[in-house]
Amino acid sequence: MDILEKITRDKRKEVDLKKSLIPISQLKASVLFERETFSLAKALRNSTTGIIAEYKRRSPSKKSINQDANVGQVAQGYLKGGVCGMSVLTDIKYFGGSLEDLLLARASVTLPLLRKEFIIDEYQILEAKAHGADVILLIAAILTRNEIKTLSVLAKSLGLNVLLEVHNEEELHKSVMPSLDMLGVNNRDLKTFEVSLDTSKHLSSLIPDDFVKVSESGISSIEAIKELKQYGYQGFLIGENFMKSENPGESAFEFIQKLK
Ligand SMILES: O=C(O)c1ccccc1NCC(=O)[C@H](O)[C@H](O)COP(=O)(O)O
Repeated sequence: MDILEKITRDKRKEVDLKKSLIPISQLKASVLFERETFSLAKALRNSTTGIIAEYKRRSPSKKSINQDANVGQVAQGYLKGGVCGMSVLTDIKYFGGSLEDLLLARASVTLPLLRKEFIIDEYQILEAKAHGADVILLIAAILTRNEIKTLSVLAKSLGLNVLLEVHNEEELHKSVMPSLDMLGVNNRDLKTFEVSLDTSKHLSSLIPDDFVKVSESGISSIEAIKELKQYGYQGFLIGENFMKSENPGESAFEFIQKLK
């Protein structure tokens, strides 16, 4: 069983448990459920730098990145640093994240916030809205075309942007549909953890122009971004490169200054 299969198996159990503990009516009663969302797609279209900075304590590929960083301080640092949006991992078991992190980030900044999660059920989209997210991630490798459609249509009906993530041509072909805002190419093979920016380069011409193109994972240099821009990418999701420093916000600031 590869890591994605393991994560998805555990996620099904986690979601079933949560459904039994917190009813949908409680999620819908959250004050955040009615808030007007910020559009990450719009922010990326209007930006010349396009950085989406991630809050990531640890991951299956890097056991420990930054366990103690304060999510509110990191969010404020990212905002001051000039990012377009922030990604917050909410998976507990594999990434050490939580919905509490998303809430704390929401309370700290007005940036578009992406709930970075392994979404397999509509319940998680209602949870995302109730905890202040503006964007959800859907991963093509763990969803059927029908599931992508149902989940993205629900997200759009709640005012959320949808970032659909692919890693190869097959996933891309099955996923393209009008209820998506952004198409993300993950440079990390989530089965082997190998990272190659060639994945983004290879898939770029196959992504229809209607979607904002986002390149995700393994990005750590200005040169890489300049090159990816030539392939039409407008968004760049960066986690470890910022989070490994003592002050992720400062690291994002310095990076973005060099990009300008
Ligand atoms: O990062 C991992 O090890 C990982 C493993 C299995 C599933 C997902 C994983 N990461 C999620 C991400 O997509 C990244 O956190 C994100 O793109 C940022 O990547 P990076 O800049 O390389 O930290």
